[in-house]
Amino acid sequence: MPDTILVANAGSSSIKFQLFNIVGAASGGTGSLDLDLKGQVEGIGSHPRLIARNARGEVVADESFTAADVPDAQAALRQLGSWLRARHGGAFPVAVGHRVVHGGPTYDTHVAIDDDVLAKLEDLAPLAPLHQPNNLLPIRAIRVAQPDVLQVACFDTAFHRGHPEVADRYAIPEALYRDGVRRYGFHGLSYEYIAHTLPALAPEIADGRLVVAHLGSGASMCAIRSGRSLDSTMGFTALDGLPMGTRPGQLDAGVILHLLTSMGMTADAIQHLLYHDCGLKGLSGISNDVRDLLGSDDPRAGLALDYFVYRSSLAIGSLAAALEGLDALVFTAGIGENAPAIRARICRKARWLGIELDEAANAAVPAAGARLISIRASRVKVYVIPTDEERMIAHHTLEILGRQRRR
Ligand SMILES: Nc1ncnc2c1ncn2[C@@H]1O[C@H](COP(=O)(O)OP(=O)(O)O)[C@@H](O)[C@H]1O
Ligand SMILES: CC(=O)OP(=O)(O)O
Ligand SMILES: [Mg+2]
Repeated sequence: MPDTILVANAGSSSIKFQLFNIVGAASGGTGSLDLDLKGQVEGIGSHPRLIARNARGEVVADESFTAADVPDAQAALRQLGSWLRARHGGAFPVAVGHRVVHGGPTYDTHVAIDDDVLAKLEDLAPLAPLHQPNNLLPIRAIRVAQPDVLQVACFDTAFHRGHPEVADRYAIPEALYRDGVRRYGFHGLSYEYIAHTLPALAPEIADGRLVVAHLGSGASMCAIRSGRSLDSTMGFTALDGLPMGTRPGQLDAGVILHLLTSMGMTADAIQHLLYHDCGLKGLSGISNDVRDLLGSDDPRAGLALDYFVYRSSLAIGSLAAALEGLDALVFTAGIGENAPAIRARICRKARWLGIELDEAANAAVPAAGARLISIRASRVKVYVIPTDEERMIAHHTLEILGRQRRR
């Protein structure tokens, strides 16, 4: 049996996982990664469904649950844990890589987890309440069950830590910046994966000025130049920027003061509102899921999608300004990969930047994989590239495992 690496990625509406075989390590090198199993519990809290596929893409699990059975990420992690144990019996991976959303000011690179690291990551939980506790839950459980297994934390924030100072700062006193109040940016593993794949996939844009639109349950955009992040729409927390499934995106700080003082809301109630009841769900009053909104003829669903498209088009303009021009736009994540109607509407509003969508290529039901969806004459190329945060995490985990083994 080959050694394996397990990867866990707890997002705001899903828990994604992948299992990789490490092949070729016997010859003394680090080895390479061979996908064995890939799946997710998606639609947590709305239409929960566990789906998993083997390396050939064949479905090996497909189970739907009621929202009452799997109301939150913790319940989803339990379902997933027992399914994985049943499938793999006693065999345990040699390393587990975890997406950890917030690395704070301390972590600008991915790290092996020990007690000290875990304590620091727990301290950051208030800055990512929708994610960090769910990222740390399996880490703690595995440390109890398998204390000798290498666990690696891979941060959403790491890819953005090289931002120029003007993109890293808020216009607040420096002491607060030194305390860690900065624009961190998130979805870095997704952006890093896209940046890594471009030289082989689309060499003509790999060194250019890119806006990558990671549009999922959490949504952000990133300005990338020559493979490096220059700026992103998210900031200190994953609340800022674009509207999301249940988060508002950009919001005047004065609104929070108003809720606290004039409306008498508690900090806990405001936190709940901002992370659970805003965004598409708050605007529509119907659902946080774009599939539901696209299928509804309720005008509130229409307004929520209009707002999403409008704010997305503003963000492209703003990041193009950061890049001083635009060579390509890349769509990725749940909405970016699967909602051609939303892509088309965003591209139409961004035509002034030189974006000319190929409507037929955009609308074609795709075979999975990356594809160009702009017309040949479009000055700005538009791509859909499926993201793979889990592969990026496995890559970093294998690197750290290799370093430990060489010691
Ligand atoms: N076929 C589809 N059409 C439109 N939207 C979709 C489709 N599939 C998924 N989505 C959207 O993508 C979201 C999930 O995106 P994902 O990137 O997996 O989120 P997360 O990682 O934050 O859980 C869903 O909530 C839904 O809004
Ligand atoms: C940071 C974030 O919003 O992540 P996700 O999109 O996976 O919820
Ligand atoms: Mg995600």
